[in-house]
Amino acid sequence: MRIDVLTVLPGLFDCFLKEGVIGKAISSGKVEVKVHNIRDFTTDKHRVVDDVPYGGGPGMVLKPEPIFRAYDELTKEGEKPYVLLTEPWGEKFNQEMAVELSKKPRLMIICGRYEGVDERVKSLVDREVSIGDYVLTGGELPAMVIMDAVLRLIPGVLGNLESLRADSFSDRGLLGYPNYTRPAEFRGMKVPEVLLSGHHKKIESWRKEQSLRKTLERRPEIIENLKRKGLLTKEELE
Ligand SMILES: N#Cc1c(-c2ccc3ccn(Cc4ccc(CN5CCCCC5)cc4)c3c2)n[nH]c1N
Repeated sequence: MRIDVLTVLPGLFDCFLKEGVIGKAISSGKVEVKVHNIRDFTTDKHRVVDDVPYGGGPGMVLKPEPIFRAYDELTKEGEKPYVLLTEPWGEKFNQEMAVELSKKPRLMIICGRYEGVDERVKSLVDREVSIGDYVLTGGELPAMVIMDAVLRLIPGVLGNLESLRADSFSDRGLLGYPNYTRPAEFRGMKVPEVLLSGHHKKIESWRKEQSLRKTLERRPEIIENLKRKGLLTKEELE
């Protein structure tokens, strides 16, 4: 997969693209992520990317020309990207969307800033996406959240963890099971016996039950959604 990111703050992505699982996936060539400074696609001396909103109102708006120039330049060759725009009021990002996006060969993520992008930029966009009902200062952190959730699903990115983690649990959006590591007792708090038993079938069913119970308690709508889609097995429903 290739992802092109358009932003006026490219430096925000430096650590994200160097560290951890994502950093390794990029350095090993499993995925390609290119961050482009929208300012590099301006034509005036002052490299202006924003302007005051028509009709008045607070703040500044990202101009359409530099973004369109970037899009035209970056799509001259190769497959056309599936274009996302991060927006406070976009379609809510979730695991289902992450799975769908992970199957695209090429993505482009346009990161808004200030009061957002000129409305005409949306003629380039396939999906406006929000990562939640809270207001951030720009679209760069949402872009990193989306890339993290999507890239971890690319085969080979999670490495040997993939086979272990490839259960359909987290990819169905179910909440995780409790994790423990040594010591077996810490300040009077003991690790559940089943996890010390070495009985893999029992451990697996305990973990499934814990995950379903936690999801039912905290996010019942996820269970309802999976039931409606027939994505819960008979024993999981019991
Ligand atoms: N994804 C995602 C996001 C974002 C997000 C994404 C992209 C941009 C680009 C700019 N901002 C900042 C901003 C914040 C509020 C408002 C609304 N105005 C406020 C003042 C009165 C008028 C209306 C506009 C612009 C962004 C925020 N926030 N939260 C998410 N889940």
